[in-house]
Amino acid sequence: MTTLPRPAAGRPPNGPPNAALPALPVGKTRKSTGALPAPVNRSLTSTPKSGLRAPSSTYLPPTTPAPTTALPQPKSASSIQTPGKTIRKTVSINSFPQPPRGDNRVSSLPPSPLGKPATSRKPKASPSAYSTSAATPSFLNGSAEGKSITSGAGNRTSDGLISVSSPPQSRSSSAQDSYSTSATQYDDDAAPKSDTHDKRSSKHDGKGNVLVSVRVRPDAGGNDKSEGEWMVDGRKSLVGYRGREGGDYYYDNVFSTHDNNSRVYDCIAKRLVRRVMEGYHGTVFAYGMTGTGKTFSMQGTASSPGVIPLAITDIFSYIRETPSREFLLRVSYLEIYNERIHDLLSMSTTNAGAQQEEIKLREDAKRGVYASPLKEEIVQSPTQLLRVIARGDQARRTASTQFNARSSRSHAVVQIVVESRERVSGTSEGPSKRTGLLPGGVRVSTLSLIDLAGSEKAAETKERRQEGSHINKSLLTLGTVISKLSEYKDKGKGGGDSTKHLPYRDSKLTRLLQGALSGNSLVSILCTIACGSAGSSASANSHATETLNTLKFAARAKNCIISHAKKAEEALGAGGDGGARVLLERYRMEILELRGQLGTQAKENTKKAEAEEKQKDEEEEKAKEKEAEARHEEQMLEMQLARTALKERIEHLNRLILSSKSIGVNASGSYSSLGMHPRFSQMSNRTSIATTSGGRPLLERSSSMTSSSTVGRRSNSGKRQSNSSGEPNAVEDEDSVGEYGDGTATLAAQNRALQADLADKNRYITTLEKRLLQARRASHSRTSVGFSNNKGIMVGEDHSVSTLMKEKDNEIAELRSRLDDKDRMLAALRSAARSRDTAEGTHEGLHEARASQILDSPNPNASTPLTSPQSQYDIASRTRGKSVDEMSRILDEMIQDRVESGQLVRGMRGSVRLASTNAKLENLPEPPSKLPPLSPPLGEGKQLVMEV
Ligand SMILES: Nc1ncnc2c1ncn2[C@@H]1O[C@H](COP(=O)(O)OP(=O)(O)OP(=O)(O)O)[C@@H](O)[C@H]1O
Repeated sequence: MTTLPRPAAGRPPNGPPNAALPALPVGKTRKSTGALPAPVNRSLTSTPKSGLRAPSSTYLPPTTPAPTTALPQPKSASSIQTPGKTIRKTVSINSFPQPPRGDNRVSSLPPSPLGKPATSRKPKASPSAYSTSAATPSFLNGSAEGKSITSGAGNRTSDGLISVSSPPQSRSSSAQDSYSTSATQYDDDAAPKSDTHDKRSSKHDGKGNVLVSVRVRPDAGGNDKSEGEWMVDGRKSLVGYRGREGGDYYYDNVFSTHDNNSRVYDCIAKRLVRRVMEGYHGTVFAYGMTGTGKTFSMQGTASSPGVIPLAITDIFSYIRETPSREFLLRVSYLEIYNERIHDLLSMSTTNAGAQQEEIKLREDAKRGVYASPLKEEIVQSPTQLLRVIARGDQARRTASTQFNARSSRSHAVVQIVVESRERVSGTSEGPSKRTGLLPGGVRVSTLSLIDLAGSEKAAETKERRQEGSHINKSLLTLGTVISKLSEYKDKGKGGGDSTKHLPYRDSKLTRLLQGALSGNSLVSILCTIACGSAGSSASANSHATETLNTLKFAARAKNCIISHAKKAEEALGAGGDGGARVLLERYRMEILELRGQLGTQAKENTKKAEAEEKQKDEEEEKAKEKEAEARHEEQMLEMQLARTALKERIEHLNRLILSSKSIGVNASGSYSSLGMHPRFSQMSNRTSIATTSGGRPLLERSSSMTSSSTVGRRSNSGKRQSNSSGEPNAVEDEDSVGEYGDGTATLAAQNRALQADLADKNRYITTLEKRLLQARRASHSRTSVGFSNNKGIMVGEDHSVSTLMKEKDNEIAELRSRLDDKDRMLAALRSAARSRDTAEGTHEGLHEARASQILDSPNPNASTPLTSPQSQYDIASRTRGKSVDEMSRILDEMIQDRVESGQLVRGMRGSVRLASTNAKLENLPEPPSKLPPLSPPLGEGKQLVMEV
């Protein structure tokens, strides 16, 4: 690996070994003539200052405005006449700065500024007179390592004398193939600048980073031989012209018609691309006459990709093979057409001439000269990048020229900006808390791939002529700049202020290339020529002149451009050297920021969701509470209403009762109205029970009522019997005997009975109210339980309340019905009384007076009889005869009514019993189990049988 190529005996020596390090970007006075050793096997009459062999001693460049000092010197005729001779030329293999060599050097280690060149690299042969471009190792030339590299086709010896060619396998995707040299590890600053052997090498340090190659296009007629006056020797990197002003021209690489695009790329751009990936700026441009193969070399074809697609492949291979760094690529594509800059990525292919915002060239201390505004697209894959460039190609202006059916009429510049930074593993330290930046900066470098428009002498149309004039003008300016660079260099003014006087601004092309031409970039120039002499002799002459001009341009470029390219400094963050351009950092910052935002948002969302859930729960709770409250209120209202209704009914009943009291008189005296009515009897019985449970000792009186009814009935018959016998029934109790002592209830007794009944009713109502209150409380407590348990209980609750309400309603309805009956009964009594009064005028007044006295008296028991018992009895006896009949008739009617209405059933022997009592009572709802029973057993009511 470290064996240096040894020149053969008598061969021009290689560059000094201590020239292995990159050259300092210092302009140096070169005196190529005296310092350069002459080739052993060749004698030259003169040595070109430019480092090229002079094609002819009489050569005068006819069109190039470059100073003569920069022009290639014509070679002696003798030398021209001996093209076949072996020319041992130290070419580019040692012509560029080489890395310091060490046995244990690992290519991935950073360059050591203290590294000493290997002694083995010291020259072993005398320098060649043709070594103008051979002594300094190049950044761009993989042979800088001194490797022995053989081309696939040529199998050249490893003498290091020839330009490096790539083996076919170099088209592999690897960017780190056998040509990837450790030269990439070196900065110019690290280059040792002195060596005992090497004044000459130091002379060449300045031009070390420029690679000039010439490619000869195959003849269109298929004649690949170097015919006529031209001689091309790729192996010797020589182009010779035997015609007028002829001479031999040596370059870093000369590609014959047999060399394909792949080989051209490997030799002129592969290493440059790699350097760009490592942080250097790099420029590759193709220069030449129209139709000579510039576009073919830069773009290539599908089967033979050119420099641009191959560079793209290598860029991504490098990224793939460098896991320690992360990269960001952006690409722009512009053309300079008629001295105007057009953005090829913003132009639509269908309307290429569409108006665009004017793109201007600006200058920036960090970025150098750049076009703005220019669209830059971030690309992530080779395919994407190729697609972007293909899109730009579509928009590029082409036209047919004399030599090219599809000639590019503009200079096209593809710029790929590479940003990279050291990757930080997940476990290592993260971004700085203060700045949010990762340790280490971002490196920004640019690869410019330029396909210049072809110079054209004669144009047929006005448009072509106008285009041609712009093209020629810009190319001329390019030539002028290069010539002046050479001039300054020769005068020792290279770099520094001298560049201010260079006419970069005379054309957009030179302005754009200013950075590269002034040495900030690694440069590789591919000059394309066509040696065939097609057409007339005049056109052949013109063609030859053009070709010679191209060769001279290449020679001057090789000689004059001083490259002092430095690895781009790593910009620290967006505010560092890269400024706003460092997208990688900006994106990282953005990612960090977005991540932060995402985190915050996620937290906020979680909080919000929680809050919402809480609020929802609260709302639900509130809604439930409200609902419960509403239900409760509703229930309360219902209860209130029920209570009010009950009260109203009670009042109504009371009113009814009182009015009946005020009117009702047991006129007949034979029958107890209460006892006669089955429901009333039933009620009485029930009331008795209820009052018993209520604690008030009314059983006796109630019993007396009942007994008065029943006994009264019995006694009625008894009375009737006794009446007939004229004696009162001895077994009658107080009530049934009455004041008259005839076994019928007196008005007072009836009144008492009614009052007692009223009291019973009141108690019953009180009980009902109590029950309601209890029910309400129970309902409330159950409601609470129901709410707390959410569901299920409410239904039962509602049901029980409504059942209770229904029950009460039924009872009230029944009471009302009984009262109605009572009313009717009273009405019957009243009617009977009236009849009696009519019959017995005198007794009537007495009776009525008594009745009213009784009724009007607050306490019927306390009423004072108007007459003595005997007289009352007499009155009663007198009236009884007539009224009994009347009463009987009325009662018969009533009974008949009931029978007809189905309420009563007439028995076999004229007895009457309640027909529907059972059913009716059965239909009544049972009172709540917890409440005291209000009704007697149903059987009691229906047992009442009245004999008529
Ligand atoms: N080395 C080559 N091998 C095969 N064909 C080539 C080669 N060089 C050029 N050609 C062919 O010659 C023609 C012209 O080439 P190209 O368009 O690349 O020339 P150019 O220098 O770009 O011209 P212009 O400056 O007018 O654009 C094309 O058809 C191309 O395919």
